[in-house]
Amino acid sequence: MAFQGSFLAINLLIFLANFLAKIEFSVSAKVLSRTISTPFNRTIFPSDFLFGASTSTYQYEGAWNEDGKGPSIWDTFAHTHPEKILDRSNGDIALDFYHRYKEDVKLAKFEGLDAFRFSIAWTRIFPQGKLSKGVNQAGIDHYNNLINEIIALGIKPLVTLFHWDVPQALEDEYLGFLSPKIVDDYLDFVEICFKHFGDRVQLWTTMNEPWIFASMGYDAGSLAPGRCSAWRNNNCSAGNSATEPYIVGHNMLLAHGAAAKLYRQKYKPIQKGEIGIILVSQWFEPFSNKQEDKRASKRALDFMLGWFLHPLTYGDYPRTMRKLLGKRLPKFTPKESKLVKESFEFIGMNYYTSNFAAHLSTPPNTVNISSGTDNQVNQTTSRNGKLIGDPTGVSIFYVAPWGLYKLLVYTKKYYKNPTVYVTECGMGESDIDDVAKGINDAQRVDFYKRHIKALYRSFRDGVNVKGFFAWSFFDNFEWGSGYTQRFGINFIDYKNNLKRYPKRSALWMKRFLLK
Ligand SMILES: N=C(Cc1ccccc1)N[C@@H]1O[C@H](CO[C@@H]2OC[C@@H](O)[C@H](O)[C@H]2O)[C@@H](O)[C@H](O)[C@H]1O
Repeated sequence: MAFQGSFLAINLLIFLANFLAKIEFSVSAKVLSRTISTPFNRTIFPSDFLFGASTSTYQYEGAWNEDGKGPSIWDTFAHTHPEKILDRSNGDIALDFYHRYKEDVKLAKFEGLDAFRFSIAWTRIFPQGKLSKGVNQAGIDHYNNLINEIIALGIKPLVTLFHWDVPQALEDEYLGFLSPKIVDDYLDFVEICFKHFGDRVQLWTTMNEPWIFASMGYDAGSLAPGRCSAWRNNNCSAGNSATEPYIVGHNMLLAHGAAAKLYRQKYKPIQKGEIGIILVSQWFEPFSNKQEDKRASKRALDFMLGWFLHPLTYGDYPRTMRKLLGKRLPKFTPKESKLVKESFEFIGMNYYTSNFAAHLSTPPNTVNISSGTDNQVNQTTSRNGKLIGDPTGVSIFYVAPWGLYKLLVYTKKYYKNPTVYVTECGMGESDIDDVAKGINDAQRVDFYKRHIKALYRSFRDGVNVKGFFAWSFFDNFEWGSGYTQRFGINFIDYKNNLKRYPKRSALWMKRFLLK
């Protein structure tokens, strides 16, 4: 297969990487000596700390309509709105992970990963979205085979049950997560997964980044299902940017709570696994020492992290959201609050970048209202002419490892120090097609060194962090950016049969993991 074919190239790369790594590690050791007395490798963390890499169905699998799979809203969105994808591409083939997973999991083993995160396509299991419309055995077989390959190599699977690919049939029937009806269909789907895969899967996450799904899918309209208010002029057929994100977020929390309850009552006693949810947040640094900017920072964190973590921890939305949103923010019934509160054993935290947060002096929007401006915060990436961090190939992401530290310590302080896995952390480059250039990702090596050091500092300061997953294992379909952005620690040659090549960062990771 492609990976074996380039094995010679890999060996050359390893020699080069070893040579470079020796330099890098000695530099790191010197730099680290001020903070860590031991060499900078995995042994500074507990032996059961999980280092891994993350993937997701629509961005990796391809085979969009093979072996009985039904359409998801992302199949529909990418086919009907190519103008919303930078290179007008889609995930029909993606990285062909659906067919190449055996080779790919072997590469994960070669690179020393302890764990591998992937998601399950709802419409491979229920092509029409619901149990009553039929279960697709080929879908169950596929994920059994994938899990068996991962386990056989001594790697731990971390499974995400929903990574934005809602069945199109449920979008057609009742507008997907805009309806509370989805909770029952989602529950049937996750139960099939617990039943068929739970004997080998010990780390379950119910969904990925509800904040992004609700904000980008229903406020901005830039991601599936592409709903937004008409005034956004973003070619949305329907939607309300002021209300729908909060309805969707609420139903996602209810679906999560129901799934966690089912797992804990019916499957956990026998299967002994753990269940959590994956959230995303930036760190928001106060633009100044002014109280109003410090309040703006807290408000920004409430509207991005607290929107979900506050109900999950305390049973209701943050006070700031209640106060600013009024009737636009759904209410939890006492039963719903009980279902959602403490409905997790760990939190997956996705971190990419930080922003400055300043109080927004202009009066709140009263005409074109959207969830994106409800927090009344002026978010910037520079202050007095100085960038918040090194720029990357992705215009919205700047390198701010200190922000990961602050976000984790903040979560410890305000949300009862939950068990946390950093389930995504990474950086992207844009418009690189050349293999030699693409695999020599020196900035990504520096990115991971700095973020893992920040992670270690948070661990040393009492944060209950148990793992770190790179986003992403491969370059992949990056949603609205298509294949123009590369986040992988392994390179995909889109011009040559999707050939896989380890990047310098993967080989650095292999050395860091002492494999
Ligand atoms: N980055 C995010 C949040 C996001 C998503 C789209 C646009 C802006 C920001 N989420 C996680 O980050 C990963 C990187 O996301 C990229 O971030 C930069 C964007 O320009 C790009 O479109 C997006 O795919 C996604 O691939 C994962 O599926 C997702 O869990």
